[in-house]
Amino acid sequence: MAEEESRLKHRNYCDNNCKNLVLDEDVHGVQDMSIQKGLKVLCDGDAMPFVEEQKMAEPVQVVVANEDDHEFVLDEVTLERILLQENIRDLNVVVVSVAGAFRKGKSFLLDFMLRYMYNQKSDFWLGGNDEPLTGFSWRGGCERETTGILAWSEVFVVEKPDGNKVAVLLIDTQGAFDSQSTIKDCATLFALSTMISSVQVYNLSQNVQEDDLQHLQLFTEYGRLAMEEVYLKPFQSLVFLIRDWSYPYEHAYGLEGGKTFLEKRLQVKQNQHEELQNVRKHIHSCFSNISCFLLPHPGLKVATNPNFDGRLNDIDHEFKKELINLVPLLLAPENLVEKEISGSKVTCRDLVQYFKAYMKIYQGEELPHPKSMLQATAEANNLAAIAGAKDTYNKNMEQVCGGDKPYIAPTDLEHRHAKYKQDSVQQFRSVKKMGGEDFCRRYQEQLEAELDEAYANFVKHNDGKNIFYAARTPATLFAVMFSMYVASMLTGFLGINSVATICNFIMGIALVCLCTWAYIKYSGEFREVGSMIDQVAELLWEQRTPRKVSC
Ligand SMILES: Nc1nc2c(ncn2[C@@H]2O[C@H](COP(=O)(O)OP(=O)(O)OP(=O)(O)O)[C@@H](O)[C@H]2O)c(=O)[nH]1
Ligand SMILES: [Mg+2]
Repeated sequence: MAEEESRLKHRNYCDNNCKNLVLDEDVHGVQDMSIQKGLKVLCDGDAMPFVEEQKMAEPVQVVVANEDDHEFVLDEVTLERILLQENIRDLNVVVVSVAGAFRKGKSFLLDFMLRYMYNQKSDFWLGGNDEPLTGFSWRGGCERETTGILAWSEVFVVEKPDGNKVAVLLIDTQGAFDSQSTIKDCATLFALSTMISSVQVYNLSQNVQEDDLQHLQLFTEYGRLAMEEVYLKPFQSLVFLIRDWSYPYEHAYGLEGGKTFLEKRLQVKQNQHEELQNVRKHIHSCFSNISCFLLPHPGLKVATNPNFDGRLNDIDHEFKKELINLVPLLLAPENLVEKEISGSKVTCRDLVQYFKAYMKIYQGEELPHPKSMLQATAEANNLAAIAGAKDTYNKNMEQVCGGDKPYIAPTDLEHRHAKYKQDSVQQFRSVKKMGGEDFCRRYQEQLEAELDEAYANFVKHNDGKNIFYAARTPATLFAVMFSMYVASMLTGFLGINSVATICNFIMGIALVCLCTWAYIKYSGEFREVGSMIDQVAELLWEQRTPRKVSC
């Protein structure tokens, strides 16, 4: 009887302490999702460990990718449901994310991380030989699988060697460079996952190529832009994970080989081209800690067998051996890296707020759009050609009607403009540019519009030099006064006094305007009033003598 009571007590203790391991199906709506079942030791109770069939968690979509308009939406409810669970929300969070090109085994790797997290205390955490690999959805084939950002719904509570408990969150991301994502999409997802993670695993295949580094530079710069305050090192740990490493005779598999390999790859040398130096300096400046792990090829069954379900029996021994070294390097209690933002540690509760804030920035319009290398280069080429062509036009026009040149007849000016505009467009077209004919035509149209705008300014400038033009306003006002005077005399003589009064009134207003205008021209004060009088006078002038050439 007493034994039974004690057993029940122990069971309650386990249920409470391991509550986060069990997700309520109704609350989380996972009935139709795959529920992983397995035998699992829930607690290491000192008296009586017990084993229970455990319904495990599942991957949940926290950032949803909208295919059509290339937008990303944060599922705040889901994020809060995961991170605001009572037992973890005030714990410091450790976020491990895996990102990189699509179809390179990211989700597959994360599933081994899950096995480690669920069986940390066992030496055989890698699993049974015939056990299919489940967790984050992975599969063979050439089409992408993961979209947006997913998190494992269960946040693991781990006690670090110093006795502090931390919450460990695993993040899977959409692979970059699939055929449906723009560079902006890839940059946004990579930047977001880097910003929220404390350890970003940059998953690469076979080698570290220069374009891998360039993309990392672009994506991290995009992340840095979105951070309010840019610290010396905005991000924490970056692990280059090189899959299918084929050169163990040069650099051995694992962390040590990775270290010597990466040192060589990221070395900044004196005689290196500035472009190569800049990429390397940028990467060093972004992360507090950079490491590299060389992972062997998992074998042909993994890579090519459509029926491969992840069981260890089908995976090469060497791969498993290195996996046993890799995963604890990222997730063993002594190696966990707590998430820090602005130098202070972040709890699960804080992370929700940061995630929301970062997401808002990427949904806004204030950030520049990352472009493909060709598009960015083509734009730069065309803009430089526009600047050169516009400069030539301005210099030519200055020769004709610059500040120290006398007034020129408007028709002559128009002819010069037509000629110089043609020369300028010709110069633009003769410069070698990338992007193709249609792309360049858009920029040529932009150039023509800018030249027309510049011409309108030259015309105004030229008109200002014409003393008759300058006298237009007083002449018009004077003419109004004179005609009103005559009209008032005539109507007064004919006895139509009401009209005569109106004419006198208008004459008075014209006189006041004339005096005001004269004062403004002399003093330079109240220029807005002056230009209003000029506009009214111009309007009246045009009523009398319609202009042939519109300036
Ligand atoms: N060559 C090779 N294949 C691997 C490795 N790890 C997993 N795979 C295989 O790669 C394929 C894709 O695995 P996933 O985990 O779905 O890849 P992913 O990077 O998550 O793909 P996306 O979600 O589409 O971005 C599967 O057939 C795996 O068996 C590896 O280290 N090397
Ligand atoms: Mg995936």
